[in-house]
Amino acid sequence: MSTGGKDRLDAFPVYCVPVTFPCVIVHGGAWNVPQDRTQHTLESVQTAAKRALKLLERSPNDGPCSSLSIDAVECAVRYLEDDGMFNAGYGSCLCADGSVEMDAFMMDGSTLRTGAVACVSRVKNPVVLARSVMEQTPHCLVVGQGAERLAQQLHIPMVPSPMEMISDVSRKEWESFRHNFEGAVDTLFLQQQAQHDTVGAVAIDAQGNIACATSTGGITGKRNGRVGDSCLIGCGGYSDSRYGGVSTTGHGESIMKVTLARDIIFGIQSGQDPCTVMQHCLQDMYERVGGKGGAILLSRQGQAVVGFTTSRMAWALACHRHHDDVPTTTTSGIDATSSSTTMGNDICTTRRE
Ligand SMILES: NC(=O)C[C@H](N)C(=O)O
Repeated sequence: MSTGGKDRLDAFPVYCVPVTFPCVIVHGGAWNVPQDRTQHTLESVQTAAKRALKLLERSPNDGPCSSLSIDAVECAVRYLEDDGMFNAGYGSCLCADGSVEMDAFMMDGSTLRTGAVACVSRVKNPVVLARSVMEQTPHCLVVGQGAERLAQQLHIPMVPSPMEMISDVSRKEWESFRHNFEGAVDTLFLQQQAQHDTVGAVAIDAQGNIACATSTGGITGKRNGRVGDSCLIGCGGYSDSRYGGVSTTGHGESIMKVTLARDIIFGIQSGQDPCTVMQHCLQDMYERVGGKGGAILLSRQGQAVVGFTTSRMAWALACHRHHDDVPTTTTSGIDATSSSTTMGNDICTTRRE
């Protein structure tokens, strides 16, 4: 993949869906999902979104947490980390030497508290540790051995050996790309071969608190110690309850260069239409630095937006509708043509002319 800018990006999908709160949106990574993986990928993000919505529907007094949206994004991401078919938690991509190094991020948009971890190998659910960094330390990002020591101190579940986080799928990908990080990037984002991808979620509770979370194993063949965008504030995610929340996925080095998540929230903050913001930010990342990827956004104004410049990105949205007989609606999709909705004609697909 070129690290320089590209002149032109072909048409790409941006979905905009009006939402009511509480509401949660989940993604399973922007990449070229092969046909035989689409169903599983889609079903898993749908289940993650529905489970997370259940938490959002609790009364705020049911738990010790000030924001149900934090519980919801943790629930969705943890579910996908355990799935094994995503590049997060169990089944994460492998580094050049065949080891696992996972990154995760969480942000509470009402307080701007942030927690993140990078290069952890034995933490069963990195997103749980990211939340603990946010809630139980004065820090924003803790990495490597220090992060694993923190997990031990806080009794966060860890596996006895990093080998237990490695799936057959990730091992196969490593065999193809262990000496070829650039090849892995091209294959993941441009061509269609069996790989798997990053996960993320954004939630708004009934009070308007917005949280986001992202988790990844990075990209196969990465150098040991390489930290991607997913755990970096403003890159892999950003939440500000006044404007919205974002989780991103794609070529990490490109996302970092344009601080994609913050760029999207900044567009909303400047009063631009969320759909247009998504389109411009993804387009800009490609034209400036040649990076492909995708993002999910929930805006405080009540819009869910999904955009991706890869051929596919699985996403699912679950909302509580107070005012009709059916309390929960879900909307989901995986490519430019297929999307299902129970919300009527409220999906629009916009494309670059
Ligand atoms: N596929 C991904 O989203 C990978 C992740 N953004 C990284 O570069 O670490």
